[in-house]
Amino acid sequence: MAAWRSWSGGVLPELSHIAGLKVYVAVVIIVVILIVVATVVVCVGRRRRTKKRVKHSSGAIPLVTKEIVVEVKIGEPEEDPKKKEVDVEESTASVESPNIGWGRWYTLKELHHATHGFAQLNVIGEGGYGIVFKGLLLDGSLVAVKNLLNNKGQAEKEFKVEVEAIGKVRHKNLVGLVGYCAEGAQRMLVYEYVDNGTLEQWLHGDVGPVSPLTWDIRMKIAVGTAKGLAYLHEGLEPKVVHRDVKSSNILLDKNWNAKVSDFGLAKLLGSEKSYVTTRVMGTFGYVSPEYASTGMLNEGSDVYSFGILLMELITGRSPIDYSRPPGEMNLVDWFKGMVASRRGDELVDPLINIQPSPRSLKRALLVCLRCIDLDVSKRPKMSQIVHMLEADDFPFRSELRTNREKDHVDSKAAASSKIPYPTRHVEPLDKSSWR
Ligand SMILES: Nc1ncnc2c1ncn2[C@@H]1O[C@H](COP(=O)(O)OP(=O)(O)OP(=O)(O)O)[C@@H](O)[C@H]1O
Repeated sequence: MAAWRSWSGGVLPELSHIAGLKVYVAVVIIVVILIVVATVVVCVGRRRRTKKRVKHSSGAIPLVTKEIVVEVKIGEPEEDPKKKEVDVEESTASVESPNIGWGRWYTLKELHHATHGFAQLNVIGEGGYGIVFKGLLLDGSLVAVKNLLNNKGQAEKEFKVEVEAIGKVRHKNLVGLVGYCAEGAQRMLVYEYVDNGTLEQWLHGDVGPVSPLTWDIRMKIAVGTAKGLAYLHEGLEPKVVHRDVKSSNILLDKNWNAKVSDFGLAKLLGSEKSYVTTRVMGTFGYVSPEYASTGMLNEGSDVYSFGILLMELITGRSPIDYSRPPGEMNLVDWFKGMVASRRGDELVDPLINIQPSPRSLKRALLVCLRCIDLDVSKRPKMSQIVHMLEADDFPFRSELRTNREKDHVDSKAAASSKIPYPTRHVEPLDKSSWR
């Protein structure tokens, strides 16, 4: 104090008080305010950056904006931590964990801990069935916990269907269900965590002028997806029809391996060829015409949706895009028109830097056209699609066909596109190659 007085007293005597405060008190207050403001600015900046892009070792995962409102009725510690803990403890106490062969029945408490009380920060997405949280289990494994909106419509029913249908299914191109939780009104599915976003994000998010999804990566994703679906259709008894094949249901790992997710819409099919359902549950733009109009469902509907997905991979366009000129809003119509007028090379996503070889492009275009054949019986099986996409000589071997064989050409789209149509019978894959 004395030192201060002696320093300021002579030179700045009038500044020894500011607004009635001693100068040093005022200085301390100003410094504190500046530190608080700087901290807030840094935090807000960080949150913004985090929201925009989720950092990942294979690059930043582009966001496809979706408004998510978290409405978790349990374990939001921010609101009333004590009350929530009691709720979880009570519900946990009343549960007996049954022995399920394929996975685990998780208690609400376990999942509560794994997701930090179902915190907003751990929300990784939201679909028609509920919000998905990222979670870390006690054994160190990362999981995606889908909290089903069981109080809305069909969700509880679907939950049982989904658990039964996919619990035992294991395939490298299918997202594995590792367990579930059913306590009181809560219904949750616990999936393996797939760490590189969805195909939708990589195709339609902001990736800059050049897409990280090269042509080869896109074909790898297509083949992986086809293998996953082939396993559902042809490797299981009873077979499973996915019913909602679309880019947001294709998850990707760091090596761009595709993993088909969301079997919430899947129904087990018995021996009957098709299954009539009272409501069409797929996604606009991907649903096959016969499923949309009659509700007739079989694996051919998935094949159609896969064809749309492959078009999406080739073009980088959404199945329906109202921001485009009228003739281009519907991807199928635009795509068919372009192929018919021999402008197939213009279909390739402009964000692809290195153009595909004509052979590879032709192969992909042809598979698309075959998948969306209006006659379901003419669509290839998923295992045949795997074969076609992987075969180096497809469709060129068919160019050597005899005229008699060429008479079998029965796809109007393929014929109008002048692309040689494959007449060779493609053997179903060896089941070992599914794995
Ligand atoms: N196993 C998982 N690993 C990592 N992220 C996941 C996983 N499952 C889902 N997600 C994320 O959660 C989001 C929502 O998934 P969800 O399957 O519930 O809905 P959707 O596929 O977007 O829509 P819909 O319910 O209409 O099919 C996904 O887009 C993805 O970002």
